[in-house]
Amino acid sequence: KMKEAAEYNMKMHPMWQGPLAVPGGDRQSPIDIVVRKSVLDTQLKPLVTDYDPKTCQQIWNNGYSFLVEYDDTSDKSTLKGGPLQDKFRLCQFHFHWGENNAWGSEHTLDRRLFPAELHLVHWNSDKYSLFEEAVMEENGLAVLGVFLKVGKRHEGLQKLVDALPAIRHKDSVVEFTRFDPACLLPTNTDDYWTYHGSLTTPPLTESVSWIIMKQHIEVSHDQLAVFRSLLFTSAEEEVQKSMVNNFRVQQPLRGRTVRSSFS
Ligand SMILES: Cc1ccn(O)c(=O)c1
Ligand SMILES: [Zn+2]
Repeated sequence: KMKEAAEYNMKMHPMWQGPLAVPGGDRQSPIDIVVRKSVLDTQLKPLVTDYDPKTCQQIWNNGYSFLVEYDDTSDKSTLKGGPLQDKFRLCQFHFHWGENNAWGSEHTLDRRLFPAELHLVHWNSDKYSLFEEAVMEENGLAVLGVFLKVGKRHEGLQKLVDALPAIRHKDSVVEFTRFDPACLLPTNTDDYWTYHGSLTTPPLTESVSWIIMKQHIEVSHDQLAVFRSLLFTSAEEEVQKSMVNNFRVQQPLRGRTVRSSFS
């Protein structure tokens, strides 16, 4: 079923038809994390997030997911520590999800699928001055990934869920302020896996230090159902398509090592 959904996506949605793998790309994302093959790295530090809710600006439907965008013109919302040598600025977060609760995440743990996955996207502000610049560089981006499971309602997420009906169609945008993305992180952020990979949407550049949390967060069935009420299509198009299964097919590991911060 999930394979059919992914194949249907390839056929129907131009973006997902994007190059399966970047020609010569040997560090593409997402991947399956084989937990017993991950290597403990005792040099890995705890993650340090310092997010200022006042930098939250807007939420918009870009036709692939919905993005909550932050003012990244100064170092107000940052990520450092973990596997990172530099300081990274938060620019946006978004999710990937399925048409049902059986699948939807981009990464998997020993092939285990989650119904959705949160990505908090940061760029290296010690080395670059714009996201657009950093996205082309090997050490340019750091994406924090958090798995979602269906369970109790996530109170912090509700403010975001309530804004979604206003951005149902592709290219719609509404003001969205004073949202602290830290409320979406699991209580334990010390346990994670990390590997070098790529964006999972075009331009698929291999510029990402991925940091995947071991602990998931819980959202309610109804909250996830509102994600699925979004549309890939703009208001003008006659045929409306539900925004679901907006995940990329998994990519070969190509000899990469996934490191863990815990044993
Ligand atoms: C920059 C970027 C774009 C798309 N996705 O899925 C990501 O996770 C990060
Ligand atoms: Zn993503």
